[in-house]
Amino acid sequence: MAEQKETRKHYSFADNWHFYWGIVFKTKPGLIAAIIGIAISETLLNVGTIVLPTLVVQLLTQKSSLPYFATVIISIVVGITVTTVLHGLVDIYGTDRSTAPRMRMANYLNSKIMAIDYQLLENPDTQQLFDAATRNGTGWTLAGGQAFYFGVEGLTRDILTLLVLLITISFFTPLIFVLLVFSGLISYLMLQRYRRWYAANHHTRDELQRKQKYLSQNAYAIENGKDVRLYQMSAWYHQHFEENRQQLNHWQQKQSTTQLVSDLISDFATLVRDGFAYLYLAFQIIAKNITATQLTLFFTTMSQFSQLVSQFIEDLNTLQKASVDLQEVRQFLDLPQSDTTSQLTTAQRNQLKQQPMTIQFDQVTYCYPKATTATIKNLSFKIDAGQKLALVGANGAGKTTITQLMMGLLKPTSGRVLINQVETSALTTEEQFALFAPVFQDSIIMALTLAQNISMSIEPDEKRIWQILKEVGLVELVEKLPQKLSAPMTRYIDSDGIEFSGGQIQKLMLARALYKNAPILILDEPTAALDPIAENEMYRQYAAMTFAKTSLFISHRLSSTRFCDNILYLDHGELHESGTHEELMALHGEYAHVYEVQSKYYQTQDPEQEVAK
Ligand SMILES: Nc1ncnc2c1ncn2[C@@H]1O[C@H](COP(=O)(O)OP(=O)(O)OP(=O)(O)O)[C@@H](O)[C@H]1O
Repeated sequence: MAEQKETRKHYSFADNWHFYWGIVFKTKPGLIAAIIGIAISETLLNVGTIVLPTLVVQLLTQKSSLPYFATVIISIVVGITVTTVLHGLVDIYGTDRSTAPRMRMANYLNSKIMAIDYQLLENPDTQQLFDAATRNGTGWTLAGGQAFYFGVEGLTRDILTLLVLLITISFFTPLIFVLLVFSGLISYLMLQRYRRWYAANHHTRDELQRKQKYLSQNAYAIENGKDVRLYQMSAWYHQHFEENRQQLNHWQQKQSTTQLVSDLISDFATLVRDGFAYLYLAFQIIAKNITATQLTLFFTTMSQFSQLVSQFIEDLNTLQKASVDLQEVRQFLDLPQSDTTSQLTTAQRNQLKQQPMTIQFDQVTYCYPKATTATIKNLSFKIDAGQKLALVGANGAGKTTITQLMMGLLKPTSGRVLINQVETSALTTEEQFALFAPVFQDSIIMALTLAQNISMSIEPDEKRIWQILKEVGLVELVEKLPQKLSAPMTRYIDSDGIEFSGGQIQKLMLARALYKNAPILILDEPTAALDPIAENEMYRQYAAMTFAKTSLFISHRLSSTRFCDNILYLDHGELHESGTHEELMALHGEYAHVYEVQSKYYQTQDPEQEVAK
């Protein structure tokens, strides 16, 4: 997975073109008509601004009658007005609808991030790519997913108008035509020069912007508010923010310089072109080869042409940048997603129906992406059907990692995990997840109703929920809530949402796990935030909760795991001791030592005395 960056596919402009229009056809095919409508109406308007002054001069020099003069001019003005209104309407239609493909891409990205394996999600490279794809590809109006439309729309108009202008100018002298094409080519090459620089360097800016976003989001995040203030971290934030800002400024200066050099060269080519054009004009006037009407036509056409060349380059720039931005969207969409095709045979399927279940780790090793050493090392153990297993060990021993390997959130780097003797590699992640009801230390409360937070479904079974609330000791609290089970939770969406304390959240998470009623229960420090009475109550009920279920229990308080059928004592991802509480105590090893230290600590009930010893 560390090689993820190198293996990302490069998408050419043609690939991205195909991808974008594929989405347009699925979402708003009317955008194509909008582009054609805008191109035609704007070309007509551009031509109108050339024709109108030329015609006025011609009619005046021909000394046309006033009614004729008025009729022609009014007809043209009406024509321009009608075209302007039509153009405005098509433009509004196009700009409004052009959001749809971008939104569709944003949906693709969101669906994808939920469909990829947890292991891939955890990889920092994935997080960075998602960040870049959402910011540059779909995050705002000028992100690639929408800018692609603006670029194509602008270029279609530019090309159509430029063709009309080039034909008009070439009537004067084909040499000017050649010069115009030449200066256009120089401008294009200069744009390419800038684009190459941007493609090679925009990742640096993305990383700086990502850091800046992290810093600013952290500065105002409510959950950080206490620490930031109490630990006086504002100076740290300021310093990092300032350093990052300077680096961003430096990047932007480099970008401006690169763009400036390209612009200067391009402007010089334009100067040569215009100089020649006006010199040609001067000679023609001196030689009296040109009429007043032709002079006006030449002037207006040339000035329109200059403006349009700049516009053309700008639109080309928009389109190419949009393609670079779409690259990240596509690379993110390319990430492999969880396998949804089950490899299970009928026999294995039947095996998995047997309950209670057995779990076996067979020489499992796991190394986190980018980590230099393995977190779990060649670990083998078995949980028998209906057994309650405890995982104990110091912080960082690998307990949570083991539960994640068991549930299929992480895949072993080597070795096998077997459930009812079926290798988990044969199961889809969904099949594997369905077997477990976990209670994590850091589970999340969603901005849903209380009942939905327990059932994790849109239509909860309220009768069952009340029963479970009684089991976990939350029934009194919920009965007092005005909206009871329908109470909205968190204040992210509903400002009247209810907030639970740490201990209440833990009980709620237990209720969630019990509602799922999966064959294997995993409790990762489920009592850490409970008061002693609630903790005692929970242990009393624990036997009932885990009845006829295989269960895994993680706790730092060894006295709370005594009731388990088997205890694994881990250190640095390796199994050091295993057995029942009595067996481990008789061993007088690491477990017994930690247990004795802990029991002395709890018995004296005077931590200060213990620490002073
Ligand atoms: N996402 C991750 N990426 C890289 N390393 C990780 C990741 N998660 C955990 N680790 C590392 O793996 C080791 C084991 O972590 P784990 O959370 O499994 O330990 P634990 O025994 O559950 O600890 P605790 O008792 O503190 O909860 C730690 O050294 C930790 O630094």
